[in-house]
Amino acid sequence: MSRAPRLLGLMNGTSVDGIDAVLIELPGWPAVGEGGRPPEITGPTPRAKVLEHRYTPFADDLRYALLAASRDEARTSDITQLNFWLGEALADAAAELSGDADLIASHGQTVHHIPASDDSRGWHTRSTLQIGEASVIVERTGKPVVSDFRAPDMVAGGQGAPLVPFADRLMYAEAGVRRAVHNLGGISNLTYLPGLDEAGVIAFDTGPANALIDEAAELFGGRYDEGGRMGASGYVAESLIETWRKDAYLAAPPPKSTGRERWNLQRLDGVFELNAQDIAATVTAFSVQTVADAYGRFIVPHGLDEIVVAGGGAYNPTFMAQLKAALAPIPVLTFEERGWNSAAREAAAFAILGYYAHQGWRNTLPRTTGARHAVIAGKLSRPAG
Ligand SMILES: Nc1ncnc2c1ncn2[C@@H]1O[C@H](COP(=O)(O)OP(=O)(O)OP(=O)(O)O)[C@@H](O)[C@H]1O
Ligand SMILES: CC(=O)N[C@H]1[C@@H]2OC[C@@H](O2)[C@@H](O)[C@@H]1O[C@H](C)C(=O)O
Repeated sequence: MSRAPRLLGLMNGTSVDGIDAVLIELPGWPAVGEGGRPPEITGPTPRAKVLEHRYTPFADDLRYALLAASRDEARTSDITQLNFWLGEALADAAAELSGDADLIASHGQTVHHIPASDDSRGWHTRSTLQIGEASVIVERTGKPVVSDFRAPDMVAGGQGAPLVPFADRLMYAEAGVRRAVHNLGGISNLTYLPGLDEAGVIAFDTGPANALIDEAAELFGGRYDEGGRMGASGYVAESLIETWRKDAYLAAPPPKSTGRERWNLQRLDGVFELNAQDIAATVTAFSVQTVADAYGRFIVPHGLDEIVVAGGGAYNPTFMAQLKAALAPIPVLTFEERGWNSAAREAAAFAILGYYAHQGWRNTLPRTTGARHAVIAGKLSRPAG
């Protein structure tokens, strides 16, 4: 029997904090390079075996340089160098785990993402840029590397995101179970998996998860609301929540995506009339409400059996308790409670996308990105030897 694919996924996300490296195995799937056809998804979840997972925080100077690179005034000479510098950091992260891998997949750092044309500053071209030079990883590890996943979907008319739902379906969809896989990061996003049916998958950003709460925590000099304590103890200004719930984004039908530029305290009318504790409690309740409203509007009508939550928000007990109450009787449980690994989710997803690209199989869901058709997302860089 041919060897089960061993894949190394590298992910560095929008919070620009560090690199997740995860080595996975896909038991029973065609060997890397064997081609053939994508396997039928059957059997119990999770379908990938996480062999190893390591998180490496960025060194401070690299982190600041990456944050600066996404600003409009960033210099091309800086971005040029950063592409190689981050490539070295990715190669370091990969080198520790890649010995046994057939293939490496690297998302890279998004320095700019322009899914809609914007005339305001003379930009007319929809585009996206992820940096972290794959050649550096190839040179250092001697392995083939798939990178640059978002451009092909955008060129086909899509937003180039979200891409993870394609892998969510392969990993977490189950016949007869209508399940949502939910991520509570800075922004909240969901993948709805109605059994194994690919055509029924829905994925979008619901709005804020931790972004507003983190800002409220900063008013206290913290980074986030540890244990959801502030969120639990303040007064909730319901009348403000009712006003904020009228934001047009929340009612817009999917596919859609959003970011911190839309969900920040400055944009919430009346929020600074509250004291810091009450801001925390009110934005927590508001963020929960936007998630519950999104389910009520766009998912529950299709039928929903359970919601499985990943992302840092799963560690905020106030958020989770309010979410469970708002969505009852639909069960809301964490990845770990389901027996899955939440920390490795995104890096593993890109490992799977990279594997599909390398096999020559389509790996996007046009309904979730808004593209005209499915594409093969990811470009291959190969070692010489
Ligand atoms: N113990 C905790 N108590 C309360 N909140 C927590 C705790 N641990 C993590 N969080 C929240 O989770 C956030 C980090 O979550 P995560 O790492 O999923 O975000 P992210 O990387 O910014 O996500 P994304 O890129 O998906 O938007 C923190 O900023 C904080 O708000
Ligand atoms: C352009 C870009 O890097 N987008 C990220 C970002 O981080 C979260 C959200 O915005 C999501 O749309 C996407 O990443 C996830 C991993 C995705 O493509 O599914």
